[in-house]
Amino acid sequence: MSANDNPDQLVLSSDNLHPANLIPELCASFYRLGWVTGTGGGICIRTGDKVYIAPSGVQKERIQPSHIFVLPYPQPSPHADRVFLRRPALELKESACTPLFWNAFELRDAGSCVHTHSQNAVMATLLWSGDVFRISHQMIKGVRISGTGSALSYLDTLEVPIIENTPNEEDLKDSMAEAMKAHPNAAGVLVRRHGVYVWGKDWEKAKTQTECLDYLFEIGVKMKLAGVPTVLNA
Ligand SMILES: CSC[C@@H](O)[C@@H](O)C(=O)COP(=O)(O)O
Ligand SMILES: [Zn+2]
Repeated sequence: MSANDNPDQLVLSSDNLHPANLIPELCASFYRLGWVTGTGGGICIRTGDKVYIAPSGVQKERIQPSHIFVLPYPQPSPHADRVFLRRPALELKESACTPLFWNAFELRDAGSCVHTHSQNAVMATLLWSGDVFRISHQMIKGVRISGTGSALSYLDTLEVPIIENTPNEEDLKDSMAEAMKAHPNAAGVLVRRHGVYVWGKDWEKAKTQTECLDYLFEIGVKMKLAGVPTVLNA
């Protein structure tokens, strides 16, 4: 039976690397890192013309492949109601982060986007009171220019824009897009008192970039608290 006859086929696969299997596995591992506790955070994956998205407001470490939404990319109309190729049978709603994940697809041609509530990211937004987090002379080689380009060097200064939080996730879409346009080299966007969005060409790169940035937020916060400058002149 094809996915046209039965949309559930879009999330049923014995392949561990199928997005509908990967999203639950990755969310469970992010939960153990403290990135997606309390139902927050998540990851979405785009493979060409299909986007796989987790449900909203659920324990992210307990998602099943059958809970995954599948959407066409691009959407037929940005102004009309969201179109789905497959919805879960349960009464679930797609992640509130969907419009923000879409920013990563449209503005960076990303294949995946991670959202965390990591306390390292949140602390960075508290200690950097302006609109950019900066750090240099650290192991920033894992981070890619614009998130999808070539790798940064030890001698580069990493800059991650910070936007202000809003009560509703969806309302971050425009300010996130503005920050991405104003900082074309940025590999992610921090959200003050909330967390971070990080994207990559595919789920592996989005995951490893998030790991690199989280490491840099953590060490940057420790340096700042210890009174050590986080940016050195070249
Ligand atoms: C703990 S609520 C946080 C949400 O509003 C949002 O910021 C979030 O990270 C996850 O949204 P969700 O719709 O559950 O995927
Ligand atoms: Zn969030």
